[in-house]
Amino acid sequence: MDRTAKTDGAPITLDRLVKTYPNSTTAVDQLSLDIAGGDVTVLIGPSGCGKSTVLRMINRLIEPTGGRVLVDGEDVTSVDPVRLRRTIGYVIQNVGLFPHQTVRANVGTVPRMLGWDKKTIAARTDELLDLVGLEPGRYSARYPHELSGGQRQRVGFARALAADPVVLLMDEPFSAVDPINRGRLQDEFLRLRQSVRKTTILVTHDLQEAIKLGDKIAVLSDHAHLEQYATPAELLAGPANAFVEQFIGEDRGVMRLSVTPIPRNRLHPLDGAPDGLPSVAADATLRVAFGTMLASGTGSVVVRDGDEVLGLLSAADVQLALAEVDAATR
Ligand SMILES: Nc1ncnc2c1ncn2[C@@H]1O[C@H](COP(=O)(O)OP(=O)(O)OP(=O)(O)O)[C@@H](O)[C@H]1O
Repeated sequence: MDRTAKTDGAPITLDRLVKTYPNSTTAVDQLSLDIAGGDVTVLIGPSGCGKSTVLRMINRLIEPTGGRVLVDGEDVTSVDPVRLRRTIGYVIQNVGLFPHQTVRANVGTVPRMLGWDKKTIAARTDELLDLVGLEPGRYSARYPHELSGGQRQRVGFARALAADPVVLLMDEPFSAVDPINRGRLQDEFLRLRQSVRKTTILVTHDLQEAIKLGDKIAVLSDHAHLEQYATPAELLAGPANAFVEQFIGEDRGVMRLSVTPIPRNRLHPLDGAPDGLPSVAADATLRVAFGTMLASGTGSVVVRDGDEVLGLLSAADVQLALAEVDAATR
């Protein structure tokens, strides 16, 4: 049975959530947020603003001191914490794999606790290792110290998905790996999302990562105060206030290219054959199109859909396309 191609995950509501630690630090002060089932929501904000505290209140590793967390309409405080954590996958920086257990045993942790039979667990483990790009025959008998950082992270991800959780919480999941592997893992995550659409909340420091992976981004300031909650394109096109504008920084214009598709309505017909001009796929972003123009020094690119030439896009069109998004979000 294919357990991965399940329907969307559960919606999550944070309702005036508060956490005051025993030392009187109020890490989270009345945060409300509605997260749609199946969405990836990124929590981003300065160090110490309360992101991890918010995440850990969802699976009750930390108990809220006020407000509510609803997962699929159910208040998590009414659910036995152990049962709750079996339905919520949790991926952290440096993974937290059990060092004395094999990859297979690590991935099968929650299914074993749930009492699945051995054959089903073995089949599920193989399926997940394949899914995260680790050949089971090669990796399942290894121990965590016999893997690279990126591979360990993949095992952690497979483990979090093993019992088909309704929600996935990820706390800086890619930050301990080098930039190249981080990019690969992010791509893998996006690829996996096509078959596994769990509601995911991801904490990161990295705005590029937030923009690449998030359906929605929640920008938080101190005490988990919500400054803006928007799609990456909306956030970059229209920061809600000076805090968000400053947080995003001067790269905003360039980053917008990554979230804006090639405007098909702006393509110009080609005079003759597209010889000597670089081409890009129609489903590429403006970043790819503009980068290709810069790299080739041609000032324009041919846009193709497979073998079919759709037209020519120039640098001026890129600017106009961004201006169009601006007008639409105003
Ligand atoms: N157990 C604790 N007891 C007291 N204060 C705590 C505790 N855990 C966290 N804090 C404080 O709560 C605030 C929020 O911490 P939290 O770890 O949630 O922030 P964060 O945004 O995830 O930070 P970072 O990005 O640096 O990981 C900080 O001021 C922190 O010092």
